[in-house]
Amino acid sequence: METILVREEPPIEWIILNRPDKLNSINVKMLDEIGSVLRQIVNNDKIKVIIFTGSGKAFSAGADISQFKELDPVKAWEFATKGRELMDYIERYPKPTIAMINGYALGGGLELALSCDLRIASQNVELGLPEINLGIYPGFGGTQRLVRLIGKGRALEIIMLGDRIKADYAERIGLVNRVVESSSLEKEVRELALKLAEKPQTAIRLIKTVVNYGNDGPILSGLTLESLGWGIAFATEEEKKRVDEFLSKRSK
Ligand SMILES: CCCCC/C=C/C(=O)SCCNC(=O)CCNC(=O)[C@H](O)C(C)(C)COP(=O)(O)OP(=O)(O)OC[C@H]1O[C@@H](n2cnc3c(N)ncnc32)[C@H](O)[C@@H]1OP(=O)(O)O
Repeated sequence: METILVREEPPIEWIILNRPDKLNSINVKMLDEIGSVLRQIVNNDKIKVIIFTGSGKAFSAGADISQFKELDPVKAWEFATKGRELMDYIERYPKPTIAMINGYALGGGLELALSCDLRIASQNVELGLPEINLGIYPGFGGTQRLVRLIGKGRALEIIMLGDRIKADYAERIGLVNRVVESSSLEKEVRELALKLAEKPQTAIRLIKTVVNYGNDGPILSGLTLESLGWGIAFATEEEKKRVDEFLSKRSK
């Protein structure tokens, strides 16, 4: 791999964006390499949680602006689509994903974090969607995911002004799940990942499916999907085992 480091530490797979001299800006090669690793491990039952982070002082400063000069409108559309489709894949990935935000998460870098299930940031980070300052706007799904995550008013403020925001404000508006001290970021994220890895994996997968596919249409469709998934959970050994354990403790 040229642009990422992969650390297999079952049940965790670390995907580390690794262009630190360019603040881990995202080029086509990086999109390909991330997609390829995710496809390789999708059926590996030993890997239960994916953590994305960055080398050096950034999570990622966004799409690689140096590639923009080569883009005509069709190529720009293709680049945006390629990135956006990877983010869609990450959002719907059957294993839980965490963005461990260790520094700047800007533009396409923040959009990668938005496609993850959980975002944990260190105190010193700055987040934002500064594309407006280049005369463009987020193209890896940010216009849609940010609105759904924090609401239209705050999302429009972030997208239209392009300002960088600090970790405490990001936590207050729900853009990140939690802010932790920089020195304990990795430890806390690892603990969170291990906790997720101990949960029944089919139920986790059902939750992701119901939440991701159920929230974009009419509420009755989402509710129906919830009921269907709820039924499927009863086909799993984990459900039987955990319910039996609970009931046998109570009956003693
Ligand atoms: C085509 C589909 C696109 C889909 C949608 C996505 C769009 C985007 O993401 S557009 C990019 C949005 N991001 C930005 O506008 C941030 C740009 N970077 C910065 O503003 C600053 O680098 C900084 C505030 C994040 C950090 O400043 P500083 O600490 O002063 O570090 P440097 O500016 O010196 O950066 C070090 C090194 O990294 C290169 N670099 C930084 N960001 C990018 C980037 N997004 N693309 C390419 N290269 C980047 C920077 O040029 C420096 O490299 P050298 O000049 O070779 O030292």
